[in-house]
Parts: sequence; structure tokens; C-alpha cells
Amino acid sequence: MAITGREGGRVKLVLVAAAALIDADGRVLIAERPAGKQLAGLWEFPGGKVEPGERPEDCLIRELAEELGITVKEACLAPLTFASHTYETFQLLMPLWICRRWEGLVQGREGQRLAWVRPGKLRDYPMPPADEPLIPALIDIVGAGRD
Ligand SMILES: Nc1nc2c([nH]c(=O)n2[C@H]2C[C@H](O)[C@@H](COP(=O)(O)OP(=O)(O)OP(=O)(O)O)O2)c(=O)[nH]1
Ligand SMILES: [Mg+2]
Repeated sequence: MAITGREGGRVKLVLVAAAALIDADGRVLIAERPAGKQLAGLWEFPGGKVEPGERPEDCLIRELAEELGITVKEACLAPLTFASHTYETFQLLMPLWICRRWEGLVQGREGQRLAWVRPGKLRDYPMPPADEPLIPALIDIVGAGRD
């Protein structure tokens, strides 16, 4: 049987930096992965792959500008938790930062749908399998939310 996520016994590690943006109402921003991309139609935390030689925090700041059109200062990023998930072709390692302060209006700059969701409602949105274990950490830090 093939060992998933491994090639010749070596794992292909993909490092992705992601953010949970939290608004004043305690809602979390998620974005729908566009058609044509891997895991299309699932709702994710904004972010992307760390490029060779790039600091994860710089990557996240870059991705938030590209995907959402906002400016985030590194001091406004707080580490929350991480996901480590074995996909069929790679091992995802995804640190998740929390961010409550940014400059600019959040917009889906790549045509992606966005949703502001109370942490207790995140399970109503289909997310990649790597993301499900992150939800309790968000509920702990933000609260599940009303209604
Ligand atoms: N951004 C993000 N990626 C996630 C999450 N959960 C999850 O499994 N992933 C996976 C999907 C992809 O395989 C990988 C991130 O890829 P991506 O498509 O966001 O990378 P990117 O923004 O650099 O885009 P691209 O230039 O590669 O198209 O991590 C998540 O919550 N947020
Ligand atoms: Mg991305």
C-alpha cells in the first residue's frame, strides 16, 4: 500500500501561512477557494504558500494584501495554533495567526466569496480537512458567539 503524502519515503512538506481575521463583533473571516484550484468550493483561512527564502510572517502579510487588499503590521499578528495534515500528495504544515487590526477594507481581490462567521458556526461551512482541528482554538480565544 502506498504511504500517503510520501514519495520514496520522504514527505513533501508544504508550509502555508494563514490568518484568522477577527472583526469587532467576534466574527472570523473565511474565503471560498475559487473553482479550478485544489480544494475548490471549500472555505479556508486567507493565506498561502511560503516561498523559498521567505519569512512566514512576510508571506502572510503579502498574501493578505494580494487576496484581501489589506495592510497588516507584523505586530498585529499573534500566533494561535497550527495544522499538520497529511494530504495525498504532500504534508501540509500551516501555522495560523490571529489578527484583529488591519488597514483598508477587506475585499475578495481574486473573485473569491468571503464570509464573516461566528466561530461556533464555522462547522456550517465545508472546510479542508486540515482546518477542522483549528476550530476549537478559535472558539477558545474568541468565544463561540451568539445565535
Ligand atoms: N490558505 C489556506 N490554504 C489551506 C487551508 N487549508 C488547507 O488545507 N490549505 C491548503 C490548500 C493548498 O493546498 C495550500 C495553500 O494553497 P493556496 O492555494 O492558498 O496557496 P497560494 O495562495 O500561495 O496560491 P497559489 O499561488 O499556489 O495558487 O494549503 C487554509 O485554511 N488556508
Ligand atoms: Mg491562498
